Amino acid sequence: MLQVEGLSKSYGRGARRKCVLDAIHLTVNEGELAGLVGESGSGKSTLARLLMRLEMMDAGTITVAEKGAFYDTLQIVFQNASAALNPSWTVQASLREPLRLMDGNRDAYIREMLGKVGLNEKHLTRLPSELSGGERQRVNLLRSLLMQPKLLICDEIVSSLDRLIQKEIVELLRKLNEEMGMAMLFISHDLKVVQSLCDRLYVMEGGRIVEESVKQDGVWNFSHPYARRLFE
Ligand SMILES: Nc1ncnc2c1ncn2[C@@H]1O[C@H](COP(=O)(O)OP(=O)(O)OP(=O)(O)O)[C@@H](O)[C@H]1O
Repeated sequence: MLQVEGLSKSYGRGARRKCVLDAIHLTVNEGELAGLVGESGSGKSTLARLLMRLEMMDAGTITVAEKGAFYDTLQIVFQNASAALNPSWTVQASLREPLRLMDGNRDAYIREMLGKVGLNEKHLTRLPSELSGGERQRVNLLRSLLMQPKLLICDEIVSSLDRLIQKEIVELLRKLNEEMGMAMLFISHDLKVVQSLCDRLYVMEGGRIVEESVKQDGVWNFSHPYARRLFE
């Protein structure tokens, strides 16, 4: 589904040049729940931005197996749902916007999809300020789901939510993965969440992937000392 090879990125010039991503290799298979963990500053969000073509890479290749329009295949959800939603638009307006090129009845499709993220029609007329943090993140998530992507990149999407709401959103992602067969790259510094949700896990340290592990019979095995320390 997604194959990343030798991806590198630096910022700055001359003596101020800083390598943020160093020869990243990463695969997400069709329908797979893959996780990417690493401490703050390790390069996770930069990688997400490069995957979404929001920035240019210096070297490497990103291959998306699916044919068709790029942004129909890949979608991203960012952590800050409040910033992602226009504060003066109702939920309905925010949800209509990504569908502006869609033929057919957009509102009927929106109503049909609302239930998938645990929202209902009464949310449609509200402004973002009239929603809870969890509801805002559900709207944000639904905006990306409307395109029915094959791969959803989730960048720290539960980090600012309290534990209970986090759990609800993670369960929702699991359900969406089962129902829609959508693969995910779930980026987080929350090791517990990633370990419980994902089947494949990448660990980043200082711009490099230092560990790749696949859950076997519910158990993770880590060989790199940094990954072992993280998951101890
Ligand atoms: N546009 C930029 N210009 C210069 N440096 C940048 C830029 N964007 C990111 N960086 C640097 O790249 C490094 C990686 O940042 P990035 O946001 O990708 O890390 P992260 O792992 O997502 O961190 P966090 O978990 O805190 O969001 C950091 O040292 C950051 O300061």
